[in-house]
Amino acid sequence: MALNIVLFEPEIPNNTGNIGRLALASGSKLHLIKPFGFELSDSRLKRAGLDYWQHLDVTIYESIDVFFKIHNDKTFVFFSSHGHKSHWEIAFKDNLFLIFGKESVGLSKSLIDKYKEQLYKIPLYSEHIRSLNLANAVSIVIYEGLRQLKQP
Ligand SMILES: C[S@@+](CC[C@H](N)C(=O)[O-])C[C@H]1O[C@@H](n2cnc3c(N)ncnc32)[C@H](O)[C@@H]1O
Repeated sequence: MALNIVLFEPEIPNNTGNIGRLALASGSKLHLIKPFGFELSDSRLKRAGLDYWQHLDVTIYESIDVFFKIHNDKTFVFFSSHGHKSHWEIAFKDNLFLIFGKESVGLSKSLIDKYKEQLYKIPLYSEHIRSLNLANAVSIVIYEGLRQLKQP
């Protein structure tokens, strides 16, 4: 049983490093879609991912188009603070692809428009907060998935 964490054009190396660590800890696969806002050799990515990076199941894609071409038969869910359904409504299943947007502007408008029926939000309870940190958002979703899939 594995879930797939997909980062669309990640910009901040510390976030991707932390999410890499989380992917390994949760038994998830990591998919990174270019362009990135950093080099994969960035020491900040390594530091945040600690020594675990080499154990990670990670795939890198040159573009979102390449990603969809390869995974055209998969089931996707998307995450945005603009979603209308809560992440608690997702029926997680093995090999589900969980797609998160970039730190500055999130998912592209074209993705949001095309996949609005599969767009979920993590509820926020303050009018002063517009969104969560990317790595925090991935953590919340992935452990809800593991809870539903009854991982020991
Ligand atoms: C820092 S946020 C992007 C902020 C951007 N201004 C926006 O409104 O989408 C980076 C990514 O984290 C995820 N995220 C952050 N907060 C979220 C929330 N409350 N619900 C769902 N996803 C969230 C989304 O995938 C988002 O694209």
